[in-house]
Amino acid sequence: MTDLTTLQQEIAAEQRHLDLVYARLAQLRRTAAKAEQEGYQLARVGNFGALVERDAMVFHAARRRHALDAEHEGLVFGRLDLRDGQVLHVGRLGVRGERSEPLVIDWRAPAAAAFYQATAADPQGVVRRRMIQSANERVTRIEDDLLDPGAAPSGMRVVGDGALLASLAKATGRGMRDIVATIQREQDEAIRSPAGGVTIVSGGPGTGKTAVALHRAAYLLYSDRNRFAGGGVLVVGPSGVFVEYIASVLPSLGEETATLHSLGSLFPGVVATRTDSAAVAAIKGSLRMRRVLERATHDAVPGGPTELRLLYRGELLRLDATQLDRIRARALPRGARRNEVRRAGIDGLFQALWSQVQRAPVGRLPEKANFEDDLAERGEFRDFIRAWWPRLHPWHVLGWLSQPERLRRYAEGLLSHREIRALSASYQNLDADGPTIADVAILDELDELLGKPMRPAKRRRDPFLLAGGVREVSTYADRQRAARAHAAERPEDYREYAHVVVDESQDVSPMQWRMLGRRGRLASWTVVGDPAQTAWTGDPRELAQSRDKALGRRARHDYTLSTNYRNPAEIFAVAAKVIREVAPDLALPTAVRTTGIEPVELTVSAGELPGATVRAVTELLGEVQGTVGVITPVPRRDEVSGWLADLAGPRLQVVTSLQAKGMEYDGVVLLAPTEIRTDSESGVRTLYVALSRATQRLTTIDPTR
Ligand SMILES: Nc1ncnc2c1ncn2[C@@H]1O[C@H](COP(=O)(O)OP(=O)(O)OP(=O)(O)O)[C@@H](O)[C@H]1O
Repeated sequence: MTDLTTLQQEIAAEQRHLDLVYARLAQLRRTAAKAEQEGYQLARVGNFGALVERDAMVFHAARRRHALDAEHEGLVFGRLDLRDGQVLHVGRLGVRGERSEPLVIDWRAPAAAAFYQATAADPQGVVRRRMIQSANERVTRIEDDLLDPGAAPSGMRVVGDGALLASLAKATGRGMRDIVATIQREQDEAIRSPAGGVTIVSGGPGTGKTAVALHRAAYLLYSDRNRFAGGGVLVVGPSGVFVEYIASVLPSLGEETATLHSLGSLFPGVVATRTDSAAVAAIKGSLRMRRVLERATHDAVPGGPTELRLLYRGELLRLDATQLDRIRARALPRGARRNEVRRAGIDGLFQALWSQVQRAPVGRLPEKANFEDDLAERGEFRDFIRAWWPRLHPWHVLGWLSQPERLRRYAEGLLSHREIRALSASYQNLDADGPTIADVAILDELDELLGKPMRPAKRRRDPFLLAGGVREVSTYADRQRAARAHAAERPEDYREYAHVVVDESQDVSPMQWRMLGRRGRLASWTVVGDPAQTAWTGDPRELAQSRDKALGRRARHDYTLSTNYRNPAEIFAVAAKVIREVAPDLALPTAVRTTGIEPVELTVSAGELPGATVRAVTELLGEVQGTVGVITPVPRRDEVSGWLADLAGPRLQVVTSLQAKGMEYDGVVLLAPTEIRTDSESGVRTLYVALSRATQRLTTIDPTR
C-alpha cells in the first residue's frame, strides 16, 4: 500500500503538469479562434483566391479546434520515466509548448509505443510507467508499474495497484468505452501492425478485437494522414446496433474521418436491419447466387412487350417474341452489363427492322442512318424501347426473384429444390418487409452485373454556398460543420478506400466478401474476427476462397489475442462449456477478472416466461450501474420488447441473438437458450456469443416445452 502523503504528493506533481497542459490548450484554442477571425478578414477582400484561402484556413482551424474540444477530457493519461532521465507524458493528442517542447505526446506517435509495449521482462528503456486518471482537469488517480527497478533513481516512488482491472470493473455505457489508456502489449502490436497488406487479428470473445480494430483505424489516420484520410478508411461491422455501439469510439480517439457502415448499409440508399434464418442466409450468401443473379439480369423484363409492330411507309414491320429474345441475347452476351449495352440492343432492333424494310416494297430506300433517325423520332418506338430495355435498378431485379416461376428458372441446376423453395418463401413479402442484411450484398452484386446507365455527372455542392448563390457562411459553428462535411464528402458508392477494417469478419458471407472487395481494391486491410463465433452454415471452402479473393495477394500479418477482458471468469466458464461441445480443442482466452458471483440459470414454464423476464431484468437493473441487455431468439424480439415496455430506458436494450454480436452489457438476461441452440446448425456458436456478452451479471431463463 502507498501511504497517503506519498500518493498526494505524486498526484500534486501530475496536477502541476496537467495545469500547464490545459493552460497551453486554452492558448491554442484562442489561436484557432483568431484564425477564424482572419478568415473573416480575407472574406472582406472578396477575390476568389482569398476565398479559397479562407476556406482552407477555416477548415484547418475548425478541425484543430474540434480536436482540442473532443480530446479535452482525460487528455493526459500516461507518463513514462525513461532510463536516461527523460519524462514523457502520453495523451490523446500531441501538445507542444511555446518553445515547441513536447508537453504531451500523441498515443499513436512512435515515442509513445513504449507506454504500451514495455514490460518488466523487456522494459524498452522505461523505468516507471504511470497511468493517470483525471476528470474535469483534476487528476483523480495514478497507478504505477516499476518496470526496471535496477535503473530507478533513489527517491522514485511507485503508487497504486492495477489500472487495468480498475478500468475493467467500470460500468458500461450505451456506447463502447475507449481503452486508449490501458491498451495491452499484444493489442498494441496489432494496432501498430504495418500499414500495408492485410492485418488479421483473431481471438476469443472479449479479447479486445473491436477495440484493436478501432484504435488501428485511428493509428493509421495519424501515421499517414495524407494517404488514409485522403483515400478514406472504411470500418464495417455486422449490424446497425453494433455500429451505433462503436460509433463514439473513433471521435473520442480524435478521428472523425473514418466512415462506419454495417453490412446492411453498404449499398447506397438502403439500410437493412432484418436478418434471414441461418439456412436462407447461407443460400443468399453463397457464390452460387452470383450465377442465379446473372441469369436474372439477362432475362426479359416482366410485363415487357412481346412484340414490336410499326408502320413504315405503309408497310407493317413486325418482330415477334422469339426475334426480340434473340436480339436481346445477341446484344447481351454472358459477361455484358445490361444497362451498359442498351445501345447495342437498340442497334439490334434497327438492324432487324432495316432487313425487313429492305425486303419490303417501300419505294426508294432511304439511307440506313436516316431510317434510324426516322424511327428514333417516333414516340411509339421510344415507348417500346423504354418498356423492352428499361434502365434497370438492382431493386427491380431483386423484385423479380419474388416470382416463384422466375426464381425457379434462374436457380435451376444451381440450387436444390429445397433451397429454391426456401429462397422463394423469403422473398414473398419483399415489398412490405424490405431487404434483409444478406439482400444488400445481392443488390450490390446486381449493381455490378447491371452496370451503370449513362447519366449526366452530378454537380458537387459547395459547402459554403448559401441559398441564392451567396458564397458565405454565417456562423463559426456552421463553418465548422460545413468544413468537416466537405472533407468527408464522397460519392455514395465510393469504392476507393485506402483502408478497410472488417469487424466480426467470421460472419461475412462469400457474397458479402465480394461486396467488400469491390470497395477495397486499392486498400490495405484490417480483418478481425473469431471463427468460433461464426453463424455461417454454408460451404467453408467457398468462404475461404471469396475472402482470399477480396483480400488479394497482399502480404498478411497475423495476430492472436489471448486475454478476455470482458467477462468475469465465472461467466466465461459457462460460455466455454458450450463452445467445447462443438470445438473441444479450441484454444480459449483467459478471463482476467473474478467477481465471486455465479451466473443464474432459471427454468420456467412457458406461461411464466414474461413474468420471470420482467423480474430478472428489474433485478439486474438494480444490481449493475450500467447497461442491461436482453438477448432473445430472433423471432421473439418484438414480443419480449412488449413485456419490458414499462422498463424501457437508455440502460436497457433488447436484441436478438444475431444482433448481440460484438455487443457488451453489464448485465445480460438471456432468454430461451435452448431455442437459440437448436435454431440452426450454427445455433451452438450463436449461443456461445450470447453467453459471452456480460461484464458483470448473467441470468439465463429457459422455458420448458
Ligand atoms: N486493454 C484493455 N483495457 C481495458 N479494457 C479493455 C482492453 N481490451 C479490451 N477491453 C475491454 O474489453 C471488452 C471487450 O472488448 P472488445 O469488444 O473489443 O472485444 P472483442 O474481442 O471484439 O469481443 P467479441 O469477439 O466477443 O465481440 C470491452 O469492454 C473493451 O473495452
